[in-house]
Amino acid sequence: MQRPAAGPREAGAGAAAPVRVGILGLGTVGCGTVNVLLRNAQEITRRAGRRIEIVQASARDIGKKRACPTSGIALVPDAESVVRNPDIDVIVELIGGLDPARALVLEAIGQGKHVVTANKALIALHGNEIFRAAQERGVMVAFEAAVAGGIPIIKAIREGLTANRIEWLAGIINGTSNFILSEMREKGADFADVLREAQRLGYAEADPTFDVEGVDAAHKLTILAAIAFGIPLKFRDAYVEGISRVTRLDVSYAEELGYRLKLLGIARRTESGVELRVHPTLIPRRRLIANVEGAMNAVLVKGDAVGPTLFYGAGAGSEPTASAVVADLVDVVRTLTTDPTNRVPHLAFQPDALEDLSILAMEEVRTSYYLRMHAEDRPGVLADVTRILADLQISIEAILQKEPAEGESVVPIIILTHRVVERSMNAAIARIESLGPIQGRVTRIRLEHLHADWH
Ligand SMILES: NC(=O)c1ccc[n+]([C@@H]2O[C@H](COP(=O)([O-])OP(=O)(O)OC[C@H]3O[C@@H](n4cnc5c(N)ncnc54)[C@H](O)[C@@H]3O)[C@@H](O)[C@H]2O)c1
Ligand SMILES: N[C@@H](CCO)C(=O)O
Ligand code: NA
Repeated sequence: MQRPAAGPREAGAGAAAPVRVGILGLGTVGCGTVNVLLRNAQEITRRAGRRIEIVQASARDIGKKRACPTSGIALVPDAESVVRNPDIDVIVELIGGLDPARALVLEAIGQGKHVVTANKALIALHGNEIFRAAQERGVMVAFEAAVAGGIPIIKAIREGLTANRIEWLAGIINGTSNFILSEMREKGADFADVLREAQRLGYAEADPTFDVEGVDAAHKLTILAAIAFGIPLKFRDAYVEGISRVTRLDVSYAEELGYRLKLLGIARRTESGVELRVHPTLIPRRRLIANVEGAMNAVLVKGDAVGPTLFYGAGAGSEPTASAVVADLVDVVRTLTTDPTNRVPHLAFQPDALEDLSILAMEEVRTSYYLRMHAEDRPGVLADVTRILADLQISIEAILQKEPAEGESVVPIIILTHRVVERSMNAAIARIESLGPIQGRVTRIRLEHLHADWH
């Protein structure tokens, strides 16, 4: 293992010498970081033991009006020169996306600089490579801001829960989707309008399809599963389904039945493999996590010793995310002179102790279901549907038959089922859809009770 070129240099520079930081990208999170570091400079220095000074930042448009002061920060147009600046000890990557972020982070590591990033896409897709490079170079790559913004969930799982065998976790980890679902339910708002508002508030990704199609949540879930179970990052094996097809009708039927619709990321160990799945999920309304609204995030983590724990807070936005970036900076500063082998491992488990557990295909996952179908109002239809379910060993928890809408002859039928493997449910849905009196497609929403003893 090589020693970092820049890291330990400050050990000889005296305890009071500031740690010099370069920021790549001065957008929502970049400016939040500048603002928090400036406002709380004294307290942060008292905690870190060293002053943290942003000396340089890359910004594509230097003359642009920004949401933070930049006097005292040398602004340069190209990120590469910040990464190569020999006077900089730590690089904070807040550009987002894979390209050029991946190359810049690897270059920073190669230069012996520590890295702090909020980039979940980068960690989920290239984290295995990045952590390997960082380990070889003896530098840290910190990524608290990448998951659930300001909630210190990485720290909690990686350090606070380190005694536990973590059995499962389930989280609302995309603020934009949760904001959209909340506004649709509470105000009957339109999907597109709420998405625009989330973009205006700085919650959404540069490409908001990442938010609404579940990709951003899957990036974060991939990271959480890795640090919870000690497995490599396996984003490509995750099941990903977003909220873009959710209708207000299902949101309100589910409410009538005592359930709330959330976009959940679920990671769970089972005997046959690890579940890694993001999809709209109905959960009992009485659960604390069901009442997390707006851009707030929450992550339920079940450890065998501690039991269920719930972490709640702002998952997106300028200063909440900056809170995590600055916390990482302080962590980096505090351990600059620590022998790299004594630092907390990037993925919580020692790199040579990661287990390559397989991820279950969605067809193999067992869950409960909400089904909504529309049937012609004639005798025997419900009996045909329930017979199909019974033939496939799917037991029913509840059935709700609604009145046909004014002037219509089709009746909406809602069925809640007990747990069954998804393959059987796929077969049942195909058979139900082929029944003559069933109109159109069957809507399926997965349902989880999130019991503490979920094994
Ligand atoms: N906004 C949030 O609430 C939030 C929360 C958690 C994590 N994140 C993550 O933080 C990162 C930054 O997000 P953001 O919301 O601040 O985005 P943003 O679009 O507001 O800011 C990104 C900035 O990087 C600049 N940039 C782009 N390419 C560049 C390049 N090649 N060189 C230099 N600058 C470049 C852009 O001009 C922009 O100012 C992303 O990885 C995002 O996923 C954001
Ligand atoms: N776009 C993300 C930002 C925080 O990671 C969200 O909405 O949760
Ligand atoms: Na976090």
